[in-house]
Amino acid sequence: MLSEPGKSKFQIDLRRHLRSQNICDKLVHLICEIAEASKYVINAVRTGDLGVAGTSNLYGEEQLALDVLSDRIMRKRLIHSGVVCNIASEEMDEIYQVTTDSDGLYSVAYDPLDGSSLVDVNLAVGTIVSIFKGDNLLQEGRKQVAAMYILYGPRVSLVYSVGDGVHEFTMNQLMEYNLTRENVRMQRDGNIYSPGGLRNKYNEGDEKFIRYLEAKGCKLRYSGGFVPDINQVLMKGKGLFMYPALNGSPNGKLRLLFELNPMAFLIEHAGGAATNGKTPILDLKPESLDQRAPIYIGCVEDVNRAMEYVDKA
Ligand SMILES: O=P(O)(O)OC[C@H]1O[C@](O)(COP(=O)(O)O)[C@@H](O)[C@@H]1O
Ligand SMILES: [Mg+2]
Ligand SMILES: [Mg+2]
Repeated sequence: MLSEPGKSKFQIDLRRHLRSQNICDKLVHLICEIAEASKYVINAVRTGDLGVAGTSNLYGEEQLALDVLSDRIMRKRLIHSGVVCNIASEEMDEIYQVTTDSDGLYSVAYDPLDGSSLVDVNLAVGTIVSIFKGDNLLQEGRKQVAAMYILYGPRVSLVYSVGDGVHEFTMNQLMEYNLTRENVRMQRDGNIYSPGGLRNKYNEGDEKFIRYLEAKGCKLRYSGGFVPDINQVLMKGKGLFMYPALNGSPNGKLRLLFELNPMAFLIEHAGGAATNGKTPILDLKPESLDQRAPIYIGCVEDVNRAMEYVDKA
């Protein structure tokens, strides 16, 4: 039977869904503005210059023209949103202060184009966003009021949580985001694994953990893009992503503010877990914008098992 027009869940757009979430209008507006910005980012990804920008970011990594352009798209949109006081980005050296009056406003940390080095080989990439109330960006991830990512793959999807479930939207031919999955939930145990970092730089505990996962029959699923790799774990509902401490890189590679906190928020709200091996990612108190941390994120039982192995190392 055909569903009544406007009643089908496939016709629920992002704004309408956000309005049903019992959050303030400014936060609805902010998330919709980020969704708008993503339309320009996907356009840049599809047709933009694939070359280098000739500059480097605060991690000393060479920036691509697409990193710089995506960052500018996001920043401009946030500045003009009227609801943001502070902005931090993986591609900016310091916090951009939009206004000193933070009353009723939000602060946003984002990775404008995660996995940008995969665009030239036409693999999926994404934008990751973390939102706090007020002006403080150096808070525990548990204090985020919202987190989201946009995945630029064969389809464009947007996944968000404001602390009440995790919801997926897919971009249609009119570039509108429509609800495709509501209240995404993860199982307790997984059957895929996504391990980042050079394995010959793994410590003994992580090496043993990988062997445990392989013996358990987990399939390797690693694209090198954090957004598609996490999206697979989340949407299949069964799996684990890890980027551990490496020999010579005790904090791994991924960034707490721009990558780990928002993903940990989403995965926890879908019933999964995320740890650095000892402490839940969302309980880490950031000390600097560029802080990194090892991560094990996904199904609760896999994450708990990782902690047993890592502790033994
Ligand atoms: O190349 P590696 O060491 O596997 O690292 C892959 C990780 O690095 C990243 O590309 C880092 O993100 P950026 O592209 O934003 O620098 C993640 O997307 C991914 O999970
Ligand atoms: Mg990144
Ligand atoms: Mg990036």
